[in-house]
Amino acid sequence: MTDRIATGWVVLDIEGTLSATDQVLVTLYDYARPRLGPWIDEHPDDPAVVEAVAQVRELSGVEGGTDELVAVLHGWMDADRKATPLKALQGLIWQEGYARGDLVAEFFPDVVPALRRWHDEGVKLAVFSSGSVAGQVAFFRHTTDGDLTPLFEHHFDTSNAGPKREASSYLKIASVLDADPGDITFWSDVPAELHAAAEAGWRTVGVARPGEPQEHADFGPHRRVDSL
Ligand SMILES: CSCCC(=O)C(=O)COP(=O)(O)O
Ligand SMILES: [Mg+2]
Repeated sequence: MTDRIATGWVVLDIEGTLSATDQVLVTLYDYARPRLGPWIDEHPDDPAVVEAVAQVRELSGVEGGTDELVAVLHGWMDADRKATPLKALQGLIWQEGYARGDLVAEFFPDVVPALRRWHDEGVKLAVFSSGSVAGQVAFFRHTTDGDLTPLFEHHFDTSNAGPKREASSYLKIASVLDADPGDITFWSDVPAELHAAAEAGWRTVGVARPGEPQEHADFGPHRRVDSL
């Protein structure tokens, strides 16, 4: 551990930055896929489900029942379209999966030591992911390294912050954190997200992990690393 006392915020992406892309697109998506229809049918009065279903209908134009909604949601998953209502429904399903012990979150080997080091140094940590806040919190609570939620001060998603590729989302997060944008560093594997963060005045780091989809991405002006 270093004796340097750092300041400022580190905001982290999840998929491709902290955890393998396959953990989301294979493990978590395979878990959610057959459970979407039953979840919608079994929680007709849950305001979060009602809102998500209404948003799916609005975005897709689908007017039919659960089967048609599920077809839309599966199509979005196949295309890896990170639509907010899909992420809301997935997050509820994953939340239950983590609580039941069906799912356990795993990280790249450098991640947990880096999170603990930053936290010990006084750096404040937050997450900005397409995954819903409910899904994020469940994810960090049930990991191979135990409950990591005490390390994080804030969680942001496309519902409470906005799209990850728009500067306005990063300005909104800075405002919620009550931080100068120049005191926030965003770590992500997606160049377009880094461009948006930089446009908002944030510092940026591109994470190009060996074997991950963004391994050979062009990060342009952003600092590039292959681990945290
Ligand atoms: C339980 S966290 C799931 C994360 C997720 O659903 C996702 O789509 C990850 O996207 P990111 O913005 O972190 O790349
Ligand atoms: Mg990512």
